[in-house]
Amino acid sequence: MLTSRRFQLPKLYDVSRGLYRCTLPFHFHVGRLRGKQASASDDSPEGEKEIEFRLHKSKGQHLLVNPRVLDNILREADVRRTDTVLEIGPGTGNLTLKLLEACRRVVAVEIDRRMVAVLLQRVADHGSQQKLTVIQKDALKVEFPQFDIVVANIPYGISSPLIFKLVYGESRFRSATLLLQHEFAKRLLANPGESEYNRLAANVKLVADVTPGFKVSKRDFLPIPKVDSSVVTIRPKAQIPDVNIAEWLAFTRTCFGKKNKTLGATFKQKRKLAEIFRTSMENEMNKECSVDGYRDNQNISDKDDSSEEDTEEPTEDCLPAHAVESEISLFREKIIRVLRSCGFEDKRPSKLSNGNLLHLLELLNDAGVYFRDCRKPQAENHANAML
Ligand SMILES: C[S@@+](CC[C@H](N)C(=O)[O-])C[C@H]1O[C@@H](n2cnc3c(N)ncnc32)[C@H](O)[C@@H]1O
Repeated sequence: MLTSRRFQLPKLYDVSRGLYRCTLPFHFHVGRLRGKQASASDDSPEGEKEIEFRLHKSKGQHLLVNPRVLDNILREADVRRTDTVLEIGPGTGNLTLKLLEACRRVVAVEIDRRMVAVLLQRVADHGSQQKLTVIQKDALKVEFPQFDIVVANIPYGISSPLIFKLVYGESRFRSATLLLQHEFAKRLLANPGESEYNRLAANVKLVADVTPGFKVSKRDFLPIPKVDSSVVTIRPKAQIPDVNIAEWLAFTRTCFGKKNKTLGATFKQKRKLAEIFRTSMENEMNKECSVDGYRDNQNISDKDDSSEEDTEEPTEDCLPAHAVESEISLFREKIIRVLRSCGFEDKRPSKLSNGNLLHLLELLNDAGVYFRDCRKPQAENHANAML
């Protein structure tokens, strides 16, 4: 049954060339797993079926099969007996079984029902089903229940939006220990001035501390992926800067659009300038029109993600139909004056700390320059921010 030459794997593991093979009770799961992607053979003991299904690269289905690495991840995550652990993408449960032994409860969010079936069976065999809640959904679309920490070998394709959802979401948690693609982890860990520093790092570090763990070889996974991985721990900050989050995210999107351009050059681009001019006018109008005034960053959890009606052109009484060229020209001069006043005109965003960027944003806002699209709900402003 075992195909891995490197590791002694429990009975259920049999991953070879992208196929997952295992034995499940006939009545319990096989029916659900049959079909296009699963097959069953009839020569297993009575009451059981050996099933086989293909692992999908598109869903990042590379299973971590080295028990030493699994143990090291648990150690790195500092799991406590009293913790509820959120695991994104439990797959067939290699990490889940270890987590169940170390904590009070595991909430596992898995998109693939075939994986869920195997996971449930393995956890039942392990005798710890009472401690497991499985949510069979897309982790990006589901509202997470309360949890203390995240420990997960996530599908790498959703790293960026998932981290964003965690650090800018509603849930309060102690830490997230994640296995990430090594190159992605390097970008997340980068500091201003380093070549990998980017908008993702700036945005995450505004609200969380990120610490490196250890590197994991691609040979520790089955099927073997093309890239190595790294463990990283993200800890939300107790105190975050007093800034409108939607505004900050839109601002960093502008600054890091071409991260190696100087800020002076970025703010001279005609299209960019026209866009900022428009949002600034709208924000100013909005401030005057709105009873509540400018929405503060307590609204970052706004869950409305409708898009169509919010992207309509603004009505005439909120925005002049045409921005006259000379007005935009004056607007550009205003921005350049602000950049000069703090000595940032020739600076590149990738070399500035978040403290510098926050200072610049404050000066620009004071001068009536705004970045977030006030026609869109906060959630939508956020959803685009890391992509
Ligand atoms: C890299 S595998 C990890 C499996 C397991 N944790 C392990 O270490 O062996 C990623 C898992 O995430 C699941 N997955 C992919 N996209 C997902 C999504 N959007 N939401 C939840 N789970 C997802 C895949 O089906 C797969 O089981």
